[in-house]
Amino acid sequence: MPASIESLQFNGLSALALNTPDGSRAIVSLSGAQVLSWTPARDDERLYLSPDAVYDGSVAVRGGVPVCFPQFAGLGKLPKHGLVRTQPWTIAEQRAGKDYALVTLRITENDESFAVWPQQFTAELTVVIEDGRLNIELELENTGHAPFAFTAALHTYLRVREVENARLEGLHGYEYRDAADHDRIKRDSGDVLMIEDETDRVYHSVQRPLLLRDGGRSLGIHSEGFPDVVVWNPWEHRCAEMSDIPANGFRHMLCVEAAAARHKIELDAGENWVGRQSLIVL
Ligand SMILES: O=P(O)(O)OC[C@H]1O[C@H](O)[C@H](O)[C@@H](O)[C@@H]1O
Repeated sequence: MPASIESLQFNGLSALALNTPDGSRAIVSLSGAQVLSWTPARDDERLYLSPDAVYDGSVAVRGGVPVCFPQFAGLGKLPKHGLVRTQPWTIAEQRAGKDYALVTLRITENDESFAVWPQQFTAELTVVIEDGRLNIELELENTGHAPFAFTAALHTYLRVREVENARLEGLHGYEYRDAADHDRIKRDSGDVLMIEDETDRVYHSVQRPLLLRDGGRSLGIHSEGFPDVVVWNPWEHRCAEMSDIPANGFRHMLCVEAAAARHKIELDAGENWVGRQSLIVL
């Protein structure tokens, strides 16, 4: 039996389910091109999706992998995390091979985006599942006649059993901006990153793959094209301020985001850019 792709409704959202013969499965919503679930073969769910997430399009769904473009967080005048995470995307390609399933979703400028950001662009998000691996690729093209600049991220919410027991390896020695401490620039000095309080860091120019240890299981996190890595956990107090996540939700999530946040990426007319994040069961 080859891999397969099926259309379904997920809490009222049009979505695609990707399945491989070995039993891995991912769900990708057409709203925001948001990956909402990834269950590798013989494994548990690896993405966090809040049980209190809102699906009516008024806000982004809390969890999975929201796509932030053309602005990451509050780094500019556009709405937080940009313009595409609650917009409808269309299916550009879907392909089920012997042992992989792939879908590409696409969005271009539209009245809503043009009103606040008068640029012409095509964004494509390609999701592939295969053999213990989830690859997410964001490709952006400037289809207009003038250059533009952007920041972006794949805002991946990883599911962890208990965040205080999780260990993130690979960030040792890197400089980061600590958004939870007045944007101070600091340098990571620990062998592993442990989450014991609100954490909101933009690590600059990360060259290494990362390793997340979560109890007995491990996940490799590798990005290309995206220079930065954002690590976010809202902890108890910030979690209490958000209506779309339970009070203890912060214990079961850790965002490790592939980002272009420190410097804007500039694209000339006709140019394109590609960034990728891969999650690998180890
Ligand atoms: O609540 P949201 O708009 O989805 O943003 C959630 C979080 O995203 C990023 O990780 C930022 O670094 C955080 O500062 C922000 O709070």
